Amino acid sequence: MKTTISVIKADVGSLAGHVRAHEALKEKCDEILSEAKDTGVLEDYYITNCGDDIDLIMTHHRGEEDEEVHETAWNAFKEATKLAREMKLYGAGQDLLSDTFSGNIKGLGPGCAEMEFKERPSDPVIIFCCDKTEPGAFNLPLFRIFADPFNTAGLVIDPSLHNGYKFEIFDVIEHKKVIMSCPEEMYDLLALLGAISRYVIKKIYRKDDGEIAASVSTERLNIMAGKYIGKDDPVAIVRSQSGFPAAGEVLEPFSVPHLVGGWMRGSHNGPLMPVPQKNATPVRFDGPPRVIGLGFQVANCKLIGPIDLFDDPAFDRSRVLASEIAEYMRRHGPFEPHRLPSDEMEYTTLPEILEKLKGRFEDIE
Ligand SMILES: O=C(COP(=O)(O)O)[C@@H](O)[C@H](O)[C@H](O)COP(=O)(O)O
Ligand SMILES: [Mg+2]
Ligand SMILES: [Mg+2]
Ligand SMILES: [Mg+2]
Repeated sequence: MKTTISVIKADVGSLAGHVRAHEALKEKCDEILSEAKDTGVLEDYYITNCGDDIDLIMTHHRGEEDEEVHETAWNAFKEATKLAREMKLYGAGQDLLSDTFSGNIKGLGPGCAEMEFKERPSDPVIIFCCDKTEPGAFNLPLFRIFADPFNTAGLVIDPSLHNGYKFEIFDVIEHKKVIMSCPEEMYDLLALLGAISRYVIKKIYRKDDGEIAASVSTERLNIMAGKYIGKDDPVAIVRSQSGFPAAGEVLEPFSVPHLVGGWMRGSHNGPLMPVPQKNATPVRFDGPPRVIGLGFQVANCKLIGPIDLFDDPAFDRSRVLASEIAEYMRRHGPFEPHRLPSDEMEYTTLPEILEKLKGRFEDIE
């Protein structure tokens, strides 16, 4: 029997402003997921948050896009929203774009990463959850994990990784997808992946046998909503060890806090800071963007763990560097490249301001 991991996330209210999901909301989600476990919809689950986003990490035998699993997540977020409204938490129900569930949570606001696989004798899985950024934030680290021999020693020296991986890329603007194979198509792949707001990694497969290696939530909230509601704050599932990159190779790219889109008002480039869960509280200028990494062993569809992987002094230097980059970027104030380029400001509140200025322009002689 195969095991499915579904990570479904949403921001349904927080304090103070967009900093952190209230514990009571996670407890409400726990009630709903616990019922689903009792009735056999779920085999196991773990609930966490990164900033104001609640992340439901669920295991089951029902495959991807299962209606009952998605409905369980939807009901958890709906019930948590009711509570957030009663508590007058900030942005209650923020990411829920619909009042009713219609068979699949995709397109309704929450983000969703899933994968189904036959468990190996031992299956370590790492779940990454972000706040104040977008799915393209995973492009650089996932490329480095699965295609860069300077990051992943196994690509060079382990025969079970040596043939490389296939990347499924989504064009989130044109709604198209393409599969590219590494290392032979690496330069073509990078030509796409560098455009982080448009081309995003959806899934990664081992080339030898097509085994699933990674899965990312690629939903773009503001494109779905047609206006700025909040940032996508994506999640990713990555399998590791024995034919996949080692846990240390999976974590290594996060040691360099690369620049991602998001931060204040979803409109600024800033460093992605790897933090322990207790520090997943984006406060400085609503950021800088954060990522947490939780390590599990998946055993007979149960989740053993997690270990809070960035709760490690070896990442202290990365956090100091992220703070230094944050300081440097902030000095640019409203100027690019701290502020996102104009085409990416379409789904923010800036167009309203520019509309007002339109009539002030005259032709240049
Ligand atoms: O991007 C942000 C929140 O994103 P999020 O909820 O985490 O998806 C914040 O920076 C807000 O845009 C900012 O705090 C302004 O919020 P509002 O006053 O418009 O709610
Ligand atoms: Mg929010
Ligand atoms: Mg958020
Ligand atoms: Mg958000």
